[in-house]
Amino acid sequence: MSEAKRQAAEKAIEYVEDGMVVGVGTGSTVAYFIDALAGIKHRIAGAVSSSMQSSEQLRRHGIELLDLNAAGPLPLYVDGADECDPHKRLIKGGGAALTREKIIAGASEIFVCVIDPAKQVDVLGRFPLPLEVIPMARSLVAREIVSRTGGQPVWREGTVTDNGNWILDVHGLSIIDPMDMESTLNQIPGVVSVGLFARRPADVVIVGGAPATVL
Ligand SMILES: O=C[C@H](O)[C@H](O)[C@H](O)COP(=O)(O)O
Repeated sequence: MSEAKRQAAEKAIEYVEDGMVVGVGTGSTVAYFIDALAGIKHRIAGAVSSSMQSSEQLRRHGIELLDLNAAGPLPLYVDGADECDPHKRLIKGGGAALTREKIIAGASEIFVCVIDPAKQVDVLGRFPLPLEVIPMARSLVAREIVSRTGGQPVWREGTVTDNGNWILDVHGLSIIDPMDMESTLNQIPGVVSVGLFARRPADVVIVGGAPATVL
């Protein structure tokens, strides 16, 4: 699958225009995008990063890192996903970067999502849905998830997000109404963010292959 990830990521370079500040996601697919971005770094104004991991890679390539507050609205955000449905709604957060990813996606005009074909599903939920939670609220949030959704939360023990919080992965969901599920989970006290991108889906999905498919 890494070849498909690379193909999708390299295709996304076509969306980068001169002088842009580019929003950059997190994960193994985006890592290929960052490598490709390095080849045209003289053409862009810089990047806004969604994680320490991506920031480190961007820095290594000498790509200027900008603060989102200073950069303002972004023309383009490129990120991967763990699942993608036919409406370009996504599950994200397998790498625990969902909160900053959601912020940058929300601040961006065009969200280009780069995936390999295995990420395509008809109904979201086979991949356990990640939630970032405030540590003291972990048990409360877990109980509420069970009673409000019937899903089974599992604490990703040992993982601390870039924001100092914890991750619960919710298993056993078949997400028939992603917008409703996103709202339901967002309303639980102690939830920082939900790795369901239904209210802010991708605008463009690039599926790796030879050639890559643009949806
Ligand atoms: O928190 C991580 C992100 O949401 C990633 O974009 C997602 O997990 C996909 O990662 P990968 O490209 O490594 O499959």
